[in-house]
Amino acid sequence: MERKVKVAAVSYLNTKPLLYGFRNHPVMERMELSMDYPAKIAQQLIDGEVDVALVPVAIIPKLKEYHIIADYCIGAEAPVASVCLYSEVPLHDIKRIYLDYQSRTSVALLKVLVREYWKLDVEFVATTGDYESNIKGTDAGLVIGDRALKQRKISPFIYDLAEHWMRFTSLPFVFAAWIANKELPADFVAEFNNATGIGLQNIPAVVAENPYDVYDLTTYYVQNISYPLTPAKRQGMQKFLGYLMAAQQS
Ligand SMILES: C=C(O[C@@H]1C=C(C(=O)O)C=C[C@H]1O)C(=O)O
Repeated sequence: MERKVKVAAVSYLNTKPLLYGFRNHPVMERMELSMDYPAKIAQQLIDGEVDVALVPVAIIPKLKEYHIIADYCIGAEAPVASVCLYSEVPLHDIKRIYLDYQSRTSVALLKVLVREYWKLDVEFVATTGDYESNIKGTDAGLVIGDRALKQRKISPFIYDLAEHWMRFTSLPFVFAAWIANKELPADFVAEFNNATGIGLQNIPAVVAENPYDVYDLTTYYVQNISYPLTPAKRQGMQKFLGYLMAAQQS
């Protein structure tokens, strides 16, 4: 490929460790990097506006061709802290759930848990802009990313979707992975994989350059998010995609 590889990444704090190593890395000469919220970059990868993106895994079935190109992901094998159902009332009293327009995977995961695990009878409400102030009474809301870390201080009832997925399936979960919509040169993929792994060896430096007083980022990067794309995470991902496929057919 002569032209630069177009890469899109999630603009949340959880992605900082995966981007830290790109600065001054030789692979930057071969790529250009843009950032946006997950649902946006998902559409860019589907439309072919970018070649690689840290996309929500829930959109894999929408890609004509997909290649997971790195050994790291946005995953969890413990409560993830930033993908939660927030409510003023307990789970079984919730009547409506506002869905986060920035998300694809977590919206799909919420629907799997509501139907298959919690077995709730609720109405889902799509959103297009700020909606967190609608989380009141029996109206709950799914919130992801940095806004979800803020919402932890507001809502009395917090249901962590990674934690409940693990209770349900005994498997870890993958929210997003580095996925290409075409085959890329093997030497580019190797360099890219190297760059995205560097920050994980340098978490104290990543935390130091991202001052944040809403939530402890060391805890977030070390205990909540789990970055290595392990065989168990791939198994969790396949199980999740199986639920999405089954839902499409019913
Ligand atoms: C853990 C998170 O994972 C995110 C959740 C995504 C989704 O729901 O589609 C996509 C990308 C990830 O950044 C988070 O952002 O809080």
